[in-house]
Amino acid sequence: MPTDAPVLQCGGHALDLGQPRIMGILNVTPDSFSDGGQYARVEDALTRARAMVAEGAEILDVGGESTRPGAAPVALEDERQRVLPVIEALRAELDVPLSVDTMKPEMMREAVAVGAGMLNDVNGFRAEGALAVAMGAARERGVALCAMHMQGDPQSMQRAPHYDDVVDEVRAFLEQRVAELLRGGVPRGQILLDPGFGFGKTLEHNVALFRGLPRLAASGLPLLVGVSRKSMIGQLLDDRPVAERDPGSAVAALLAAQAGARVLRVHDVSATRDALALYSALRPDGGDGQD
Ligand SMILES: Nc1nc2ncc(COP(=O)(O)OP(=O)(O)O)nc2c(=O)[nH]1
Repeated sequence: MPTDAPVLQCGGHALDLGQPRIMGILNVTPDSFSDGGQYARVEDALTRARAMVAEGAEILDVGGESTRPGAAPVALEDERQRVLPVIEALRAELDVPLSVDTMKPEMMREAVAVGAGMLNDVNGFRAEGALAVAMGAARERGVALCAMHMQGDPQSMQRAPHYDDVVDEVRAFLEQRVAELLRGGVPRGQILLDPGFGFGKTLEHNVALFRGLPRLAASGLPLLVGVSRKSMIGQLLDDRPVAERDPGSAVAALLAAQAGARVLRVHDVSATRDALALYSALRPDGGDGQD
């Protein structure tokens, strides 16, 4: 690993970001856009988690509230009941960092208390109290924070997304969140940024943002990219249905890694792992010294 390779501190785990890492998606919701209802029981979630780790997932992202366009908000108690038992069960058995995908400060606090090592907030810690809880968890427990850009909220974000320059505006938002986190005493080695594909973006915005990833990566902070099974993949593949988007998602994950993304948030861990392994073995520069 190059000496200057970034390491992401995720609670008690240190994730070497010298190579792109795979984040396995574990949606414990009834209504996630591609896998809703499949892991509602803790045992099913545990089985899926074991499988993703065996396939190469190096961090798991547990989400109890769908953030697909138009999704209805989930009550705190429902999200608690979906997520906390799963994090406790995973923590007891698997030695990988656990991320919780939530916008609620109460969920952040309680998930960290039962072992989450990363807070993944699609709302960029903008909810009342979220920033304070996240910064406290980062300072006191070494929890990693992923701040994502979303224009609006899941209920409204896809109605009429508009940007003068989507890359500039997303970059400016992420830089502002970083500045806020650093002012709050969060170490740089615990911050991930995410442009938020599909969160208040048209296909044109998503494509421009994807092509702009090198500019976003130039901030020096590690990028997390999540395009797996999303509508942009379907739209670019002749309206491919959700169930048939995993091959395209693996290609997109590889392209994101080549553009500088360091964490790839995916459903199909195995296909993504294969794509990254072949890239590492066959890349034109041979990856000399890249480790
Ligand atoms: N950091 C980050 N978190 C995310 N959480 C959810 C989704 C939406 O995808 P999914 O979880 O598969 O669906 P749903 O929100 O319907 O559960 N996308 C992202 C993303 O792109 N980045």
